[in-house]
Amino acid sequence: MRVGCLGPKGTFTEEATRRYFVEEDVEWSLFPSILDTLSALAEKEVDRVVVPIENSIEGSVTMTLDSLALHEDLFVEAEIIMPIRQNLLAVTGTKREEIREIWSHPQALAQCRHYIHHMGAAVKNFESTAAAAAKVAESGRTDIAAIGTELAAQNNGLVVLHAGIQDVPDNFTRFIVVRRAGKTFTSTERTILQLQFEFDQPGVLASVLNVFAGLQLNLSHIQSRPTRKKLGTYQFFLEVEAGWQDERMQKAISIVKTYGHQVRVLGTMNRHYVM
Ligand SMILES: O=C(O)C(=O)C[C@]1(C(=O)O)C=C[C@@H](O)C=C1
Repeated sequence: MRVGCLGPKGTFTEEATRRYFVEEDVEWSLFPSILDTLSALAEKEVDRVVVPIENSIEGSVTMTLDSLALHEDLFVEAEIIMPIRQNLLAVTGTKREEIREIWSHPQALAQCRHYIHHMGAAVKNFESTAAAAAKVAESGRTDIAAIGTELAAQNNGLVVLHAGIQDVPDNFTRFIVVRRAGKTFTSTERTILQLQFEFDQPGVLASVLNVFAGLQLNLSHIQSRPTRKKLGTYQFFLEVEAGWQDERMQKAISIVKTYGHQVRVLGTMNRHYVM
């Protein structure tokens, strides 16, 4: 199987992906951004991709939600939860008190926001933590540092100046495994839905949420995102604790559709913990 994820070597996503796909016959591809990763799947360059969707400190990875919504041909088939330990990485000889700028992926920077604030350092965004680590190594500078994995330090000849720098010790990221749509799906634990309202009136969101509540369907996540069509208009991403084939889920979807709203099933997934 051809599996793709965010690169270069040493990203958190790569760690999660390698711990999940343990079969011997995997052909790996690393892509420079989350958008490139999902596009490569849509273009049939790979058969599965893994992308981050939510972090326990910083919340939703909105880039993933927005691009899933745009790719109508993709389907989520599993989720992976992995603990995230952020590390301060630098060129040998760097002193912490001399660091003026920290480079990393925006999610990683946000997970260490207070730590960075205390250091009084500026930040610079990169497409991945590993890309930032590679750039710090390439620069040879001792007034900058990257935030990323221990593996990225090893791969780039950097040292770990400080380990476990995330603002909350228990830090987890949820990743999703995505494939192209059109096969049979057997996951039974939860379903991810995209919901768009066709009209705006008081209580419209409450009426939809009541459908799930009435059928004893628990929601584990809800996220609003702009429709991108008009300021102040939103679509919703819902995660519901039942598989797509569950009778209650089928019923909920059809009731919401009869209300006149658009519901798209983005995937149905079981949860896997990798440590
Ligand atoms: O940049 C990386 O190393 C990634 O794998 C991306 C990412 C993310 O976007 O959430 C993955 C896990 C961590 O939460 C930090 C960054």
